[in-house]
Amino acid sequence: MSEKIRVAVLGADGRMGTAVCEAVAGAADLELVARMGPGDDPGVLTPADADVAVDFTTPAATEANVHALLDAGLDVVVGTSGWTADAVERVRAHVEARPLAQGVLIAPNFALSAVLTMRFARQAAAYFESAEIIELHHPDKADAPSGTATATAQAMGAARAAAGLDAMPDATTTALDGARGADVAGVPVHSVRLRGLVAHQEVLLGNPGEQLTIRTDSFDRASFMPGVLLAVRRIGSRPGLTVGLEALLDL
Ligand SMILES: NC(=O)C1=CN([C@@H]2O[C@H](COP(=O)(O)OP(=O)(O)OC[C@H]3O[C@@H](n4cnc5c(N)ncnc54)[C@H](OP(=O)(O)O)[C@@H]3O)[C@@H](O)[C@H]2O)C=CC1
Ligand SMILES: O=C(O)C1=N[C@H](C(=O)O)C[C@H](O)C1
Repeated sequence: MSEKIRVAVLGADGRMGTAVCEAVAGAADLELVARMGPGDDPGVLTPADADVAVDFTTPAATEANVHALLDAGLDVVVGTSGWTADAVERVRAHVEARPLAQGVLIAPNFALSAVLTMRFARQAAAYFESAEIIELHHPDKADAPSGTATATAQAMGAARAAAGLDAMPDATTTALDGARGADVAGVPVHSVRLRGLVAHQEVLLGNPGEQLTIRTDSFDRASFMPGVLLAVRRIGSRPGLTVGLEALLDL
């Protein structure tokens, strides 16, 4: 058998980090070499210790982690949410300036059903007058809207703009703050936080007399693991920045 890919996990004691550590430890071709928490400096890692680092930390920490890991010489797989367009571009500039052929993947969602939801929502967006997103998550989630909903709305907004669609019909003149959701690229996004949920999203698209609903449900964090492991295995042969798991899937 060829050499194992050595994996460091940042946020290792978190909900996702714990699942990723278990998945990596259980994969015959991967080796879990580091479990890092908030007090640990990712800059101490070197290519002698690890090949790939996986970041499931917090929106406040993730960008600095990625820059430190790039300087350390590792490939990086990021699942943490909260990325702004500017932060993504700073990572792109950094990875492209590195002397080593390193790769970074930033994916808003590693579940196949969510990746397909994003793809179908983008495809459908140009054909409907109205579109709104409802994302539903466990109440321990730090950020709203979710990274997945934000990415979905941005892709739908871009598709609507490219198709020359007008603004969506909405006669609302008075509303309580938040009642119409957050405006992301012109698409209203509503965030629900409910005990018992994991990660769910509905995309509603409406035309006169018809509706299309696209829905993804992650009932368990196991749903994210095949995508994370695929990314860990592939990132070493994808220099530069990749955004979204879709780029790695043969859809
Ligand atoms: N892309 C995808 O498919 C998915 C993405 N996510 C995203 O992943 C992120 C993590 O989610 P989740 O696991 O539920 O969150 P958790 O809060 O359970 O886990 C985050 C972990 O990161 C730790 N942490 C905080 N700062 C640092 C740091 N600087 N270095 C290392 N570790 C740190 C936290 O420690 P402490 O608690 O002690 O502060 C905690 O253990 C979120 O942004 C979430 O949206 C989640 C699911 C799927
Ligand atoms: O915090 C979570 O749980 C999740 N976060 C990601 C997001 O913000 O989109 C992915 C998934 O929805 C689960």
